[in-house]
Amino acid sequence: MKILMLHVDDFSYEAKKKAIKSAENVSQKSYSTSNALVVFATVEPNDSKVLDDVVKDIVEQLNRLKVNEVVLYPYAHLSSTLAKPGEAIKVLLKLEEMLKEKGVKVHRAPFGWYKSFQIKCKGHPLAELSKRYSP
Ligand SMILES: C[C@@H](O)[C@H](N)C(=O)N[C@H]1[C@@H](O)[C@H](n2cnc3c(N)ncnc32)O[C@@H]1CO
Repeated sequence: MKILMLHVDDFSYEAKKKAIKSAENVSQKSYSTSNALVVFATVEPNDSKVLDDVVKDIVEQLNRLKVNEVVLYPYAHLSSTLAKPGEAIKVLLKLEEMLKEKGVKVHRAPFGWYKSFQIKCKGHPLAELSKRYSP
């Protein structure tokens, strides 16, 4: 798995159009928030094995930033070895569940959609962090 964590003043997205057949059916097509950690996540094969490490790092970053909200944003652009959509959505749902079990407020952006988004990154020394995990 590859993730890019950005601490934002503001973040908003709008789901525009389904990008794949297996795109989620979503009732909420737009979302906006402030002072949150946006986690762009690219799922790679066998990533269910690395979720404990991913959760640990995200929770540690939240504690450093004194933030308790995560926007989990499926993003197929941080790796060239993508898990198939069917596997990827399962991993992201599990990641969401694990973070919620740790008391984190999680909003997961729709999977399989083209989305417009606006982002205002805070720009302090800890505001941008990328991690890679190998099973
Ligand atoms: C399209 C682009 O603008 C948008 N931002 C996008 O990336 N959409 C992705 C993810 O939502 C999801 N998706 C499919 N496979 C994966 C994967 N392995 N990991 C994460 N997401 C995936 O399916 C969409 C098309 O690849």
